[in-house]
Amino acid sequence: MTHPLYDLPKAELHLHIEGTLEPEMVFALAERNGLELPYESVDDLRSRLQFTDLQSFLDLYYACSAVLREEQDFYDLTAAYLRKAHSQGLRHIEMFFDPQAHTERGVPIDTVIDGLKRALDDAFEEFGITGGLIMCFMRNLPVESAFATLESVADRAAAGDIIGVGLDSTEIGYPPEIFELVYARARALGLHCVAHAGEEAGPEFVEGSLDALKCERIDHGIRSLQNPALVERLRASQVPLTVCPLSTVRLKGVETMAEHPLPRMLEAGLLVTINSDDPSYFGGYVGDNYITVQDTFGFNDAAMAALAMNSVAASFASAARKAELRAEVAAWSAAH
Ligand code: HPA
Ligand SMILES: [Zn+2]
Repeated sequence: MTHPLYDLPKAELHLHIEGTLEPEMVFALAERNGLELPYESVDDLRSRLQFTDLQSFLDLYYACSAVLREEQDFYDLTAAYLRKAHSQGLRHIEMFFDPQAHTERGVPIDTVIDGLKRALDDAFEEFGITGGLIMCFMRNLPVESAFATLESVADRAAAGDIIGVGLDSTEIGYPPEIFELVYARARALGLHCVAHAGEEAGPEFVEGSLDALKCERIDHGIRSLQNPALVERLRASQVPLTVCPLSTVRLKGVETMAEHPLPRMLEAGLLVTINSDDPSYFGGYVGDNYITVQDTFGFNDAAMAALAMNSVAASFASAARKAELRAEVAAWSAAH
């Protein structure tokens, strides 16, 4: 029998598709593309999934992402994730991708987007999963590269193939204000704006993402708690925070799950959602994150359903789709 929380209908709003690359697929795609890997075996690669901080993870994440070359590679990666997502109750997914990690290696951006989009379209047909793509800028690359990347997808933004922009990679040393004009242009293109902030750096990165980047949602944001005025601002505005519990433990943001600030964030009245970030690296997909949270903090099923409701409220789905999803969560609640 599967865990009831795998059946809880939910949305995932913080998921890097490159972070769903399982070691087996790294090897399969390397072979298909005739690439040498610096790892002896799948087990050898798996044994390296231990991190001391964000950067130690990013080094392996970008190295493994280099096996993605062809449109079919991006399709296969995304289709495998969406099958898994379906089995863990996901009904709506807003998916990050890192175009610069691929274009820097000579992969055309349309190859990336075509593969991801085709898999999302198929998942809509097969599973009824809705969602969209959020293109992340790597904050440690020059702002000119972010601008050029954005301009290169202007037609796809207009076509609805991309629904938003985000900001990820190395946080410390790269404050949000650097990207103010890039985000202004993204807004002019009709794109939603989110950013990673307050994962490793402090609450001032969250404030900068709200003020300079006009973000509608903050990714991680756990260090907001260090600033009571910011907590009050987030509570009053209900700007959502996409929290990733297993990720934060694996990247040593906290020592143990019991020390994770999630309960304090909820007590403060913040609009918090649960997400997986990079599930193949951090030991669990979104349903596994829900289960860990319930087991660690003793939340009852009603509290878990409230977190799923938060994920619907925090999404960029249409009002009609949100109403459908809320009804699905309510039906699960009534049965549990
Ligand atoms: O959690 C993350 N933080 C920053 N950059 C990332 N790129 C993939 N995952 C992450
Ligand atoms: Zn992330």
